[in-house]
Amino acid sequence: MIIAVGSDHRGADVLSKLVLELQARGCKVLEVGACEGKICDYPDMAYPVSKAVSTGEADRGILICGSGIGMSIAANKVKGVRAALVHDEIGAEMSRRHNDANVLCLAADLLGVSVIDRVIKIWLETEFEAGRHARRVEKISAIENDTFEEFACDQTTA
Ligand SMILES: O=C(CO)[C@H](O)[C@H](O)[C@H](O)COP(=O)(O)O
Repeated sequence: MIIAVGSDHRGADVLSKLVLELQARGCKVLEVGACEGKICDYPDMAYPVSKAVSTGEADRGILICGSGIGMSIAANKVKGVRAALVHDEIGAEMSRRHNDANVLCLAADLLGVSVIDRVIKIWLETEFEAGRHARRVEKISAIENDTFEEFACDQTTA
């Protein structure tokens, strides 16, 4: 799996450990958004990571800032990106199973290293369940493409 990663200054320490862990798991890591120890603005990192996922250059993206909020807001502006701000194992699992999240946003200021490790493991290993969830993800794409009316009156089934 190819994973694009990036962080702002608040996530830099977590990111450097994460890169090693991802490589140890056999992932190819694209460090397209690294701030190299300097103060930086999270959109500068969110954009190239999200773009790499959007274009297919990367399979998934992982973004880290202080709260994860700025990264998730910025990443979700990029077409095709479903960025999830995740704080725990359940969020990691559900964001994959139900939402097919392709970018994971993490809060370096709020999460300990062991939680981050578990979240990343679950997020990388959990498959999208599809079925009824695929219909909902398609509706998200319709919102993105401004074609949502086509879906507005459909029959919603389980
Ligand atoms: O995006 C954020 C908040 O929504 C992140 O937490 C940033 O890392 C944070 O805003 C950076 O703030 P700083 O005071 O400039 O370090």
